[in-house]
Amino acid sequence: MAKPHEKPWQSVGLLMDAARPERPQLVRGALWLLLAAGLEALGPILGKRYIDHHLLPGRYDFVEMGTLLAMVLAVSWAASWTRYAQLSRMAGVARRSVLRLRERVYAHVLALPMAFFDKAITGQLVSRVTNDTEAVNQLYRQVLYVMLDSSIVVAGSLAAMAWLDWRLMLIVATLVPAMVIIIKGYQRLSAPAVARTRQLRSDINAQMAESMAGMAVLQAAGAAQRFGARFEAVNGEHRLSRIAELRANAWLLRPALDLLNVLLLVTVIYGFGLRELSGPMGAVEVGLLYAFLSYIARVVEPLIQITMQFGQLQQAMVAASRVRALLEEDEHRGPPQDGRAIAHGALRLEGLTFGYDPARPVLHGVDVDIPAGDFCGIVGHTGSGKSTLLSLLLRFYTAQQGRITVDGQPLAAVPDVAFRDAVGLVPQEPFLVAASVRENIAMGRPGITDAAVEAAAHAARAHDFITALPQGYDTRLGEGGARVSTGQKQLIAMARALAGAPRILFLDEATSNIDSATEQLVGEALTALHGRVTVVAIAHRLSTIRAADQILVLNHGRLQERGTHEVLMAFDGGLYRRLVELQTLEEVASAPPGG
Ligand SMILES: Nc1ncnc2c1ncn2[C@@H]1O[C@H](COP(=O)(O)OP(=O)(O)OP(=O)(O)O)[C@@H](O)[C@H]1O
Repeated sequence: MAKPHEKPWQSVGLLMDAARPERPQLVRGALWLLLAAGLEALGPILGKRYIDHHLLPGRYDFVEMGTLLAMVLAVSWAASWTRYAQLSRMAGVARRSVLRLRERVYAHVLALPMAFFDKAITGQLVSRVTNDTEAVNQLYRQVLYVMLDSSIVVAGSLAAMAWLDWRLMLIVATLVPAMVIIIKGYQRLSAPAVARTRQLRSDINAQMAESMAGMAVLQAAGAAQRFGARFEAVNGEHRLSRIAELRANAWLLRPALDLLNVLLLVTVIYGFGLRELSGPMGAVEVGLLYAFLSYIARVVEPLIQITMQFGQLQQAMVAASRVRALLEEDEHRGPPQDGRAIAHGALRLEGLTFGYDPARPVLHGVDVDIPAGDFCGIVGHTGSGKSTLLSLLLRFYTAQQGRITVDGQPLAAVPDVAFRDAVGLVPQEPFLVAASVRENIAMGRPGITDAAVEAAAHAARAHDFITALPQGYDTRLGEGGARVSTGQKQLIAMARALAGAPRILFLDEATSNIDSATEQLVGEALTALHGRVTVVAIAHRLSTIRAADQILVLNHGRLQERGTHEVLMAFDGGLYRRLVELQTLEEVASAPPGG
């Protein structure tokens, strides 16, 4: 992953990108905010006129005074209403921009090469797509609203003050650098507490995710209490750290800002006093003083608002830069895909050498020929490279040496869409989505009709158990849905793979965790595909591939033996024969007594 903490301000570009389609809205919003600030700046000037022209000289012209008061009210109401309307508009822009960003991040993650997911931590990825983009939402609201609005109000008030008396305005303007200095000092002092809270928060999330994922193991090992205590400890630490942070805020930041405010008021009043002494001043100064005091309040409060947001703003910036780092992950997969679709599914592996770390190959010079429509089994000890070989066939990785061809053309040249259309996979851990059986089989692929779904279920020998479910094909599965057994899940996964009418079907230890009866169903389904679909199946359970046209026996990443079950069994002292004998012994040992 790219370094997330590098120049967080660069992430502003990311926000601009996501908000680009709404630029007219943003410009309109900023203009309206400008108008609101202008209206707001009018208030004290009207007040000054009220004092200077009516109250002090004792000129009680009720019509004019009433009009002035009404104008003050109208102006302040119009300013508030305009700002409220703009807040809603900005919130809308923020929501839509975050939606756009989230979709972009998710689409990007889906397109990343498998090698990326080897290094990525799932919890962190989920957090990038959800929490971090949500933090970006905060950023929009703060940048777009609080920052923009407050800066406009401050600028408007300073401009009005300059119009009234530019020298006094300059005194007030010193507030801005003074505040920057205070904030910088505060940030330096509170940085350790802020960093600690952030770290503890991510620890809490990580612990929570870990316990949820491993709940069965955790409960079975009687570790629930220990985990609870550990969680409590981290939670308690987080609370203390957060209190320390808030304390620093309450004891350092706010008092310093308030002190600054008081100093400023004293200076301005003192400035008025000096002018009183040095020149002919009159009652008019009272109105001016009133206007200035009003403006100071209008400058101080937004500035405090801006400063109070800084901590959150920083966090949101870090989140945005993490999202940006993820978006910068390379989607590139290799050579141009200018090949043809897969018509037959004949596979050929030539001198295939591959290592996740190129310096340490896990497959060494594998040569295999799998004619179209053949059934090919792959066996070997654990860690011998079976799944790795399958990953290369699925194009999750690219081999460092050698090549894979399909129907005579390089596998890498087949366009993505054509590849997905032609290839089906039944993984070891079947994955069900929270949807109906029908949707789980069709998986949203266009052109898969209900009839095709049922035909696939028949072919996968899954139809009988599906129709026995409470709502048949409309029964909901996955989280919150009906519970089905591992074997049934596997049959649905098989139906899903077959519904795509694949030319090539890969099975990754699809029969390892299922009972013999279901294994037999899978076996029947595979036999029925013979001659029509090329099947490549990794099997721990050797009975699954007994009928294969050829069995590849891998040993430490090398192809040690190859042939049909009968040929390999005839090979005295051969690896396959030993594996079969070992498995038979295991089966005998684990069979119930007398069974
Ligand atoms: N994503 C990965 N990153 C780095 N090394 C890996 C990765 N996956 C597997 N390996 C390593 O590659 C070697 C072959 O593993 P592979 O999973 O292909 O074996 P296998 O024969 O499928 O084993 P099993 O029967 O246990 O599934 C092992 O040494 C393993 O540690």
